[in-house]
Amino acid sequence: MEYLLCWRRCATSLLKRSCSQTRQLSAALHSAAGSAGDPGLGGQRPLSVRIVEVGPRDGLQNEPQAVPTAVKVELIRRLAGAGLRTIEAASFVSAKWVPQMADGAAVLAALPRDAGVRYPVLVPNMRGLRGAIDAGAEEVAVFGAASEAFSRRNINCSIEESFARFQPVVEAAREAGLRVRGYVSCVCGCPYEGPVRPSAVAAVARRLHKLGCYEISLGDTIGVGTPGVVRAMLEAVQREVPASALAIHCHDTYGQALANILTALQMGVRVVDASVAGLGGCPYARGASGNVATEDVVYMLHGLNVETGVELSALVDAGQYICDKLNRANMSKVAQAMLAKRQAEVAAAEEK
Ligand SMILES: CC(C)(COP(=O)([O-])OP(=O)([O-])OC[C@H]1O[C@@H](n2cnc3c(N)ncnc32)[C@H](O)[C@@H]1OP(=O)([O-])[O-])[C@@H](O)C(=O)NCCC(=O)NCCSC(=O)C[C@@](C)(O)CC(=O)[O-]
Repeated sequence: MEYLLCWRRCATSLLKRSCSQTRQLSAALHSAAGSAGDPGLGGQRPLSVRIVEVGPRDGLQNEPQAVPTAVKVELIRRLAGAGLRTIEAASFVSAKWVPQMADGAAVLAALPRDAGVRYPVLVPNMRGLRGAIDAGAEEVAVFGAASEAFSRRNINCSIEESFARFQPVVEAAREAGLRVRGYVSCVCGCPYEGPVRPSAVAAVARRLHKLGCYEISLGDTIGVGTPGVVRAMLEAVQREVPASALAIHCHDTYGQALANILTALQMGVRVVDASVAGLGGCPYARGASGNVATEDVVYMLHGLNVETGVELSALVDAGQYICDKLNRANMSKVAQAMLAKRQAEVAAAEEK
């Protein structure tokens, strides 16, 4: 009995402490938003974060088995149904390099064009852009890297050459009325070169932004970053590109993704890339695990009173749908917990 009372006192005190820590973090985020020059966000209006769902592209590009077009389309439909408003749907890259993305045009053609849902696609060159435009894309993304070796392995050219390719792509896309996003890979480390200097990341981000990319997504491609590394990287990048034009794209290889995302949020970043069920990995970054799971990001943000527009339970269903289709484990801790809770509730109801 004494033991039970003591345990209850400890649990209550821990709970109080964790609630107060959540309030402090939430207040710090909201006041950081206010001091970033948007007083409305710091006051009564709740803070909101836009999630860019990359599961259908970054998540599926590395799957060893072929994923039927119909399954990709159904996944995207379910993600949109869960409230996601930016869903990266495909890549227009060489099918020899990334066979999983060979059906990009068919995926785009089959997607419902709901008002307010954007389906960006990756394009590495003019050929990719032409394919994307023909397939009806309204938004494309070019993808560069802060590391020379990764640039060569991923898109078969140096960083300098990649900009010679991107320039006409960005110009033509914008002339055709498309929005263009830019990615920088290896912002915390490279699988071939090791640590990457923040100044190298800042230089590539600045060039993409100057070229006309409305948003620069900073990719910790192999998930090696820690909050201190992310902070130093963002400090360097924000000297060149405003926080309002940045997104953070974390892989969770070392389990640091949520901490890194929180660091980025505290530094004013308001766009987070994530992949449902933690699908993914990059074919040119051996050992990189999946992206941070969207369910885990949404759960953290809602816990901080940050709006996402996403309905968590429907998102968990979408994640489990694709895991069942791929016969693979769901990597989201939040999905695992919610699914286990649902099962326990069903079992309890059946026992009654
Ligand atoms: C960039 C290239 C095309 C250069 O590849 P290349 O071999 O230098 O290009 P090429 O112009 O010599 O063409 C080679 C072949 O590909 C064809 N080709 C050429 N372009 C296209 C195209 N757009 N669509 C379809 N086919 C294309 C072209 O027609 C030719 O076909 P062949 O004559 O041999 O039959 C190649 O290296 C490639 O496709 N790489 C794929 C890169 C990729 O998709 N990586 C994964 C995405 S990046 C990522 O995941 C990181 C990110 C974004 O998530 C952020 C992060 O986590 O860091």
